[in-house]
Amino acid sequence: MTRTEPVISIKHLNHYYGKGALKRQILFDINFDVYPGEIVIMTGPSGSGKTTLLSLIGGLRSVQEGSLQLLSHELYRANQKKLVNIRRNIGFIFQAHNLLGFLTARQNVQMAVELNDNISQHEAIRMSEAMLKAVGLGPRINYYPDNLSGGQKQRIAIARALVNNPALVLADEPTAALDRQSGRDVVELMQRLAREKGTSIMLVTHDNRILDIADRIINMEDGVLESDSQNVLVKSYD
Ligand SMILES: Nc1ncnc2c1ncn2[C@@H]1O[C@H](COP(=O)(O)OP(=O)(O)OP(=O)(O)O)[C@@H](O)[C@H]1O
Repeated sequence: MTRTEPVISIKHLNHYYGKGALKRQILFDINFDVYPGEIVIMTGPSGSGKTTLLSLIGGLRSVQEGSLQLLSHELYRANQKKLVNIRRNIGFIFQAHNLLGFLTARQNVQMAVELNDNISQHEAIRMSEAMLKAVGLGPRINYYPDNLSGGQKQRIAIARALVNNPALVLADEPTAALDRQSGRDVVELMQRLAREKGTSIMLVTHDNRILDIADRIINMEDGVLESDSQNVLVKSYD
């Protein structure tokens, strides 16, 4: 793996919810880096702060204390305009896949492409169809989400997250609503596409069955990152 600049670099990050007497610290002195092409899985009990950390990394919440750099851009004290620009480099995949029911699979993906002003509609359609084929949904391009299985819907969400070739994909419980085989298929697909494109993936999960796709597993306990170990289940790759 090439050790170039980290995609994510976090130093002494703290986070709090509430104000005054109700102020409560949720994240405590978080430090870690994620490099291009790495797949990092974050585990930990419910309420330990995983989603909070993921939303900070995604520029969906303001950094209050410490440093969080995404692709060498500092998010601490970044204004909304800068956060919006940084978010363009990130693909988001969540448990509730947030597909629009009145759009077909292709239109749901195409919408993400058309956020780029400089891509024509014709090109957006071509890219969306190619991405849906890559996730195995070629025959379902014109289906509406309601007529697809949970695993197929999640694959549309993956296509939508990856279609703009983001440097980073953030996934929060992407397999939670899926049966064992669909969950496995979905993460293996993410892994394959990440390998092909050098995308970094940071994935939060309670699903022990998918830990082997990670290069590194980090564990959050009460707002503290407990371990940051190489995944011994996985052989290293070039
Ligand atoms: N907007 C908020 N305002 C106040 N407290 C919050 C807010 N969001 C989360 N919390 C609290 O912060 C703590 C961490 O929540 P967070 O959602 O980050 O945990 P998590 O590890 O992702 O949990 P889960 O695995 O259940 O999704 C919890 O105690 C939660 O109740």
